[in-house]
Amino acid sequence: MPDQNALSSYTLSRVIGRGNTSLVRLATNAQGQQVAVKIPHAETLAVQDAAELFGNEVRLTLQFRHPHLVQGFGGTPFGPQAFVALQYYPHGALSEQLQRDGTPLTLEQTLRILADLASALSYLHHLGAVHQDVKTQNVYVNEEGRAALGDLGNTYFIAQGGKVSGSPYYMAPEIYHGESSSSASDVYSLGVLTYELLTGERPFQGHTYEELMVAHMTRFPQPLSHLNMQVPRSVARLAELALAKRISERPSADAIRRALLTALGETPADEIYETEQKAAEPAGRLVGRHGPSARPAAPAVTPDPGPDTAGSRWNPFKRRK
Ligand SMILES: Nc1ncnc2c1ncn2[C@@H]1O[C@H](COP(=O)(O)OP(=O)(O)OP(=O)(O)O)[C@@H](O)[C@H]1O
Repeated sequence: MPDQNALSSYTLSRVIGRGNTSLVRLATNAQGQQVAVKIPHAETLAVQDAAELFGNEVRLTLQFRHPHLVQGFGGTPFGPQAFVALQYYPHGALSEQLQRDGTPLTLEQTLRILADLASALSYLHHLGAVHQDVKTQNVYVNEEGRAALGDLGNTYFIAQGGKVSGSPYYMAPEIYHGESSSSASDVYSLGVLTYELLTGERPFQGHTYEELMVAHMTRFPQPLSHLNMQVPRSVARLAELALAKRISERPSADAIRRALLTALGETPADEIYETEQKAAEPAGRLVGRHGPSARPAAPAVTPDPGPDTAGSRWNPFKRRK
């Protein structure tokens, strides 16, 4: 992994965010552009699994190129100088933006964000990768209202295997069952996010991991179309299917992208994947943290900080407003 853009070539300024694994600072690169520099906490580097997750995030962020994945400009995946320089989003994560701004997004803004995320997932799935952590905390929206999916720490290539993980509010039933994740698990998480953005409520509620597990595995949320009648039928239907308990009933991310673009009055074109993006696939390198396994152990649960917990330790079951 090249690290010509080593940390010393950035001028660091104020702290703009703090997660469980890293501190994020506003910085200026050698060309005078503002970037967000993510630096792992000392505790992250001290724990092998956490350090590997960070290294995975840096490598994949720099390998992938897609307009709706948070772009990486440079970084060092491992060692005491580990960091990644990212596209800077002044509004922070979508979860924080929604919490801060009193005004909800319009239907059109929401459909555009969702179409962008479906496009990013469609790209990852086309490459044989699974994101595993689609949630509002990992979505960034720019001044033009265009969205990008970030945090590729848990992303892995299916052919190479990876550790199954997810965030309890967004995690698909098969993951609660202890099965492998797949593109369909990302689609499920996108379905949760869609429901949340279009209704203001998450489809599955619970105060503990067990309550959420029961909800995801056995409950059926009120149809999205009953809660928000403005949502075009085709979008509501696909969003509901995305939450199907059975993997085989869920649509692809690309079908969701197409429905959203059609609802926005556009004619969805085929996504063009540059051939060089294929080179994003690692050559014989294990991107996930573990080799494939037929039946993975309990999933690693990704912290789900409520926006109001920024800077404090994670409370996974704190109800987000
Ligand atoms: N590219 C960015 N532009 C602007 N702000 C950012 C960017 N990336 C991260 N942030 C801010 O930093 C905060 C922490 O980032 P992030 O959630 O990625 O950290 P993390 O330590 O990897 O998280 P986790 O708790 O999931 O391990 C975000 O909530 C957001 O406020």
